[in-house]
Amino acid sequence: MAVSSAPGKVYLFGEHAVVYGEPAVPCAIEVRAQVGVEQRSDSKLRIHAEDLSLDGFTVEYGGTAGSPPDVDVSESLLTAAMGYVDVAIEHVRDVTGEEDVGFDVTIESDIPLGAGLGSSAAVVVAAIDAGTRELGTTLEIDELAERAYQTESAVQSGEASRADTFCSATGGAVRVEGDDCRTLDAPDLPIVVGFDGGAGDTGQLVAGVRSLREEYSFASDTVEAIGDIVRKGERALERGDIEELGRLMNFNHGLLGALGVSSRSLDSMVWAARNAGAHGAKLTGAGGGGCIVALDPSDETETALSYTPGCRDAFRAELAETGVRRLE
Ligand SMILES: Nc1ncnc2c1ncn2[C@@H]1O[C@H](COP(=O)(O)OP(=O)(O)OP(=O)(O)O)[C@@H](O)[C@H]1O
Ligand SMILES: C[C@@](O)(CCO)CC(=O)[O-]
Ligand SMILES: [Mg+2]
Repeated sequence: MAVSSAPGKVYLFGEHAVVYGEPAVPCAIEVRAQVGVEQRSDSKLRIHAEDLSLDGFTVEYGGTAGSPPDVDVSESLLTAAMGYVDVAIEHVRDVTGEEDVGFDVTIESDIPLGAGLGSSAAVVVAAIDAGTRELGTTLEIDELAERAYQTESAVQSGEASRADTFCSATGGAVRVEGDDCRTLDAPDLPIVVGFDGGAGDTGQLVAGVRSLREEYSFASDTVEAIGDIVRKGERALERGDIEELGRLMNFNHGLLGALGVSSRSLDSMVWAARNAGAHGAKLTGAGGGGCIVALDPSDETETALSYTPGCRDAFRAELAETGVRRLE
């Protein structure tokens, strides 16, 4: 069996706009998805996801091959849930040329689903890496990131950027603009995450922004303005200027709100963080529900968030210096 893990991420700047060619700066954090892949003697695929919770219930998908999944959810929901893993395994078969090989796949993840912390990218990166290594091929990080991007893009109907997958594969803070992906030197940032317990549908939220852009020229201008914030943000990151980073994150959150991807609970967590003295706060990822990211070296934001109605969990997140980790 081969086992790999890959980290989730927060966006300092640029989600959504990155889908239209603007730059974005995501930053890998130490919450991980771990995937074990073992070759089978037949060509079946068995997926066991320990902590896959969908809309508030937990499913265990697995059991003996050929038997129905041991869960009480509709097949369409299961197909949607396992879509990323299925395409990732197709890439493993494609890279290795072993079209008929079957696998037992075990996923253990600490990353909440659909909450803006990049659970899909982490699962896909770890699955492709472990699957190819199980068959004796170790991919270069760039190829791993590219295959993981192709997977996200296929599952999200072409509506994906390289940001989440590149960041999860390489770790650290990165800058992604179209197919130009690079790592950045980042200072140790005092990242605090607030989680409302909910989720957003990445595909639907991206489609919503797309139709706003088509309808209103000022929505396109808003996307471009986010690009301007990212370019200023990169320079602030280089200088380690946390106050400026915070101001730009606040601005970025306002523009994401204008694009319709924030929510009442995300906004309350953002305001709780700001009122507690955070340098800045914004939603992270696709939005609609899920997580916010704030910068605060003190404990105030974490404490304030833990008393904020609508916030289920608040925690400090360390920057993940390493992306994919090869464990076995
Ligand atoms: N532990 C897991 N086991 C199996 N599949 C998972 C797991 N975690 C995530 N996934 C897959 O990723 C999907 C969620 O991806 P989605 O892009 O909607 O959200 P996200 O990646 O968590 O957030 P964002 O893209 O906004 O950062 C799930 O529906 C499931 O298909
Ligand atoms: C909303 C989005 O920009 C980030 C989701 O984590 C989509 C993408 O980049 O693929
Ligand atoms: Mg995702």
